[in-house]
Amino acid sequence: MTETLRFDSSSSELHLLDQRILPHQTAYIRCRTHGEVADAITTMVVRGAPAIGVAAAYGVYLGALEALKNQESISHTMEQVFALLAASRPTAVNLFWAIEKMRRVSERHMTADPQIWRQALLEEALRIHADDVESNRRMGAYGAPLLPAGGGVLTHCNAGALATAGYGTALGVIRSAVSAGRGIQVYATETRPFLQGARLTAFELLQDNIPVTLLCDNMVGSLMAQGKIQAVVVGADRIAANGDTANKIGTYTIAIVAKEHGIPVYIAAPCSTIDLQIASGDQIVIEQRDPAEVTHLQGHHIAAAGVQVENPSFDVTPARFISAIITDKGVAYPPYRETLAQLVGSD
Ligand SMILES: CSC[C@H]1O[C@H](OP(=O)(O)O)[C@H](O)[C@@H]1O
Repeated sequence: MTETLRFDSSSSELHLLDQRILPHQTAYIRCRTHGEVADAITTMVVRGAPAIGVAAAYGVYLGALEALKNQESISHTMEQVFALLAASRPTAVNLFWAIEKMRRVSERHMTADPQIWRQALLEEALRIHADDVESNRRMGAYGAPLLPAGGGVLTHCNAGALATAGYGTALGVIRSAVSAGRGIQVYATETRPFLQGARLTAFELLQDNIPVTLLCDNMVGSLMAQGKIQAVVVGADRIAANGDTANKIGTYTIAIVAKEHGIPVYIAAPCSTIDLQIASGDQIVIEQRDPAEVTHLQGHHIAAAGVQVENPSFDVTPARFISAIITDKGVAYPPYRETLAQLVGSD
């Protein structure tokens, strides 16, 4: 699988796979400043909760290099770096989790030699990067047994290697199930308006020789009614303490229809996506994106000129529609308020 991102320590550049032009073009955007990383997150060059977190960690490091060059106080500059990266997208908690981890390292080493401070930040960013891939493999192993052998499994958006530092969350569970010989048939929704499913999930799975069937978002109910889907597994951007989960727009609809058909809905997300600071999903900020994503398709104006547009990028699925939450530390079942806190607090 093509690398989502890579950091060149010699040139101090973050290379981001430009996900806006996949699958027909493969190109990397080079980021040399924290501002360029923030722009790449906002414009979805890099996207997916864990991938955004890893990119932001490197963005903090690039900001530290800028702080060492300019004359202003390092701590003042770093506060601006943290703030700009935190403002890049509001919903995925991994962004804020990664920035906070980098902030703690910065403050712990700020009084040391500036080169020791810089090196500590680089090592933390590299650790966040490496840990994400290991976390996804553990999640895959926990989740694979939940997927129905020989059954149809629906996924929405892209929660794959392209949404993480590698292997994926929901697609990591699917990859592990396929590797375990469970013979699942994958169904992927196209996921309007950014088309993460049609462009990214289909691309990823076909690259791994995993058969996948693409469907329009409005076909989910029909396929469930036909008995083609036996499980749903999706990623997450922020999970509240009670298990309410923010994920790509359309997840809530899928979960309601799945409930109607008695189909289990699984969330696959690392513990870094669980936000115990919020009690329930109604506290999750939902990103509203540019209406042009809805009215245009790859630059072509497809909607009637002047039409009003709603473009929320996420919705919240209440915990009552979620059968289990697969994490890198184990699987949580209801009551989530207790089981999520136990997992997050465990080693
Ligand atoms: C593995 S988290 C992926 C998660 O992020 C996606 O959103 P976006 O493509 O806008 O960053 C989507 O919600 C996925 O489930």
